[in-house]
This record gives sequence, structure tokens and C-alpha cells, in this order.
Amino acid sequence: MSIPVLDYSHFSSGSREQRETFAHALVESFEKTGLCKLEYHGFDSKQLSEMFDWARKFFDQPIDTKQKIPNDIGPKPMRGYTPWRVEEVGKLSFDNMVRSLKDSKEHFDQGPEHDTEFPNKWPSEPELVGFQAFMTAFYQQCDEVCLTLMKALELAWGISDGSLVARCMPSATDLRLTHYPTIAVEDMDQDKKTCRIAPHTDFGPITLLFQDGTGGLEVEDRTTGIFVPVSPAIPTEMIVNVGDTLTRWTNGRILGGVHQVTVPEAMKGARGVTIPSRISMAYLFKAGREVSLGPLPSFVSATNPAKFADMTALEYQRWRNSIIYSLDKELYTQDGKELGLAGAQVLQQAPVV
Ligand SMILES: O=C(O)CCC(=O)C(=O)O
Ligand SMILES: [Fe+2]
Repeated sequence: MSIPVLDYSHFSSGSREQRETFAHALVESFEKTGLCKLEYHGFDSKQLSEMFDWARKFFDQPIDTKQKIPNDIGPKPMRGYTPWRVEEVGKLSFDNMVRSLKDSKEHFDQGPEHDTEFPNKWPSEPELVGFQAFMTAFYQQCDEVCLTLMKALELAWGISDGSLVARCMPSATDLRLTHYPTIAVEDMDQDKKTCRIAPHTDFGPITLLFQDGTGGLEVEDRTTGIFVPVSPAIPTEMIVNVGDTLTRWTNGRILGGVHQVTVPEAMKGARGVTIPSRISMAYLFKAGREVSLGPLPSFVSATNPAKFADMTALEYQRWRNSIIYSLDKELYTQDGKELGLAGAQVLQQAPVV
């Protein structure tokens, strides 16, 4: 499977023709592979290495320091620090093998800067002065790229009223820094019970991803069902993958890119070696919290009825997070009463043709 590399600047500052070409190539890549790669996206190598430096500095703090800003587990957006082995994204899968895979990661989650509903949690250690300001600006720049990509989808789909961009405002995105600690290759390659992150799709319309040079990210080739490595070819390469929201909005026309992080290609089959630690930044772009994740009217017809339930982006996120944090049973059966999310389960993203 080859993943197209698109020149973002052709859309952000190109001619009318370049914009059209980019927009159609983006949709084609999303439809065929569930992702694309972007170059000339505005982030330079200095900025990206600074981001990885901050992430490393944060994760290098003692656990007690990181635990001063704990993410309170709940069916809600994540904020602050979540330790190793808490979240299990494999639980979203219908495949029993994937469901039993444990993730091996710790992460820091950040939302919109002025979010009063789910406020951010920032470390106050002297070594981390500057982290908040840097990450806040980084978040903003990612948001602009995502909104621009929504404009490209509008152009490709002939949506002339700006309604796709409007659906993603105000920002409800979660930016996640993930650290995958060193791990013996046998723990992942041999016993097959551990992954760095189990196969999954993200929840929002798209995700922007930057990874360090360690390797191990893989995406599913939907023509064969086999996972293929997405190696960091150049340090500034940005990966964009399609998430569940775009699948729902397009009534199943664009499927999410299923991805995982596992043993780096060069270490597969090796014995007695330790896989180095790995850092990634995922800008988990989201629709506005009150926006519907039911299919857009232009993707529904008499012969192609709605395959997905009408629920808000926040309801969807609460529901999915309740699964990966193992809160779903409590959530759906509390006092014998549903909390408004369970009904949605029936029409979720399962049997899409
Ligand atoms: O670390 C990576 O490359 C992927 C992270 C990821 O899939 C996620 O945070 O949803
Ligand atoms: Fe992901």
C-alpha cells in the first residue's frame, strides 16, 4: 500500500487549480487508504524537535510529579497525566484477540486553552516552565491545519456554505503526547498480549500525527487486512488519519484508518533486545461538542439510508472513553437505567458496507 504524500501549501496558499487538485487528492487518499501524509504543512524541524523535547522532559519527571496533575478517569475528554497501563484501546474492537491486547503507554492530554467544562491541567515544576506556552501555540497551529483540511473536504464535496468547518468550532480537540516506555521485544512479539497501542480508529474527523524516529506505527491495508509500517521517512512528515466522525458524517463512504503501534520493523523476530522508548504527538481533532455525528444530508438518500445514529460529538466521546477505561458496564446499568448512550451502540460503526 502506498500512502500519498500531498503538498499542503498547494491548498493553503496555492492557485485555484492547485487547491482543487489537492482537495480531490485528499478525498481519494482518504477513501482508498484512510490516511495521507502531508508535507509543507508549516511545522519546521526545529519546532518539531522542540515539541519532542518538551514531551520527553515531561515524561522524564518522577511519577509523583506527573501524578500531581492526574487525569480523572471518567466518560469524558482526558486532561492531564494518565499512567502506564490504564487506557486500553483494544477494548473498542469486535475481535477477541485485539480486545485482549494491553497497551503499553503513558500520556498527557490537553484540550482547548480556555475550556471551562474540562479545564487543562498543567505541571508547575520549574523545569517545565514554558511547556504550557509552547504546547498552547502548537495546539493552535494544529487546529488551523485541521480547519484548512475541512475546507479542502468542503471544496471536494461541493459544500459551499462553510458548514463542515463550522461543525468543528469551537474547538473540542484533544492533543495527546504519548510515551511508550522501553519494552523487551519478547513482551510484544512473542506473547502477543501486549502492543504499544492496540489496533483502533480515532474518534474525531481526522487526527494529525507526528512521531519520533523509533518506528513501530502500522496501518491496516484495507485491501489485504495486513498491517504495514508507516516509517518516519523524514522527521517533519505529518500523518493524517481518518477517524470515526468522518465515517459517520459520510454515512460510511470514508472509513477510518485502523492503526497500531507495535515492534519496529527492523526488530521483528529479534530476541533479547529492548525496544527503545518512543514519543508521539496526536492532535485528535474533534467536532464541536454539541454537533451531531449523524450522517450529513448529502450522504443520505432513499437508496442509502442513514447507517449511524444521531448523537452529539461529546456523547460519542463519552461512550467510547467509557469502553477504553472499562466504565461501560457501570455506565449502562447504573440503577438499572441507561444514561442515554447505550441506544447508540446498536447503530455504531460496525456493519458498514
Ligand atoms: O503513537 C502513535 O504513533 C499513535 C498514537 C495513536 O494512535 C493515538 O493516540 O490515538
Ligand atoms: Fe490513534
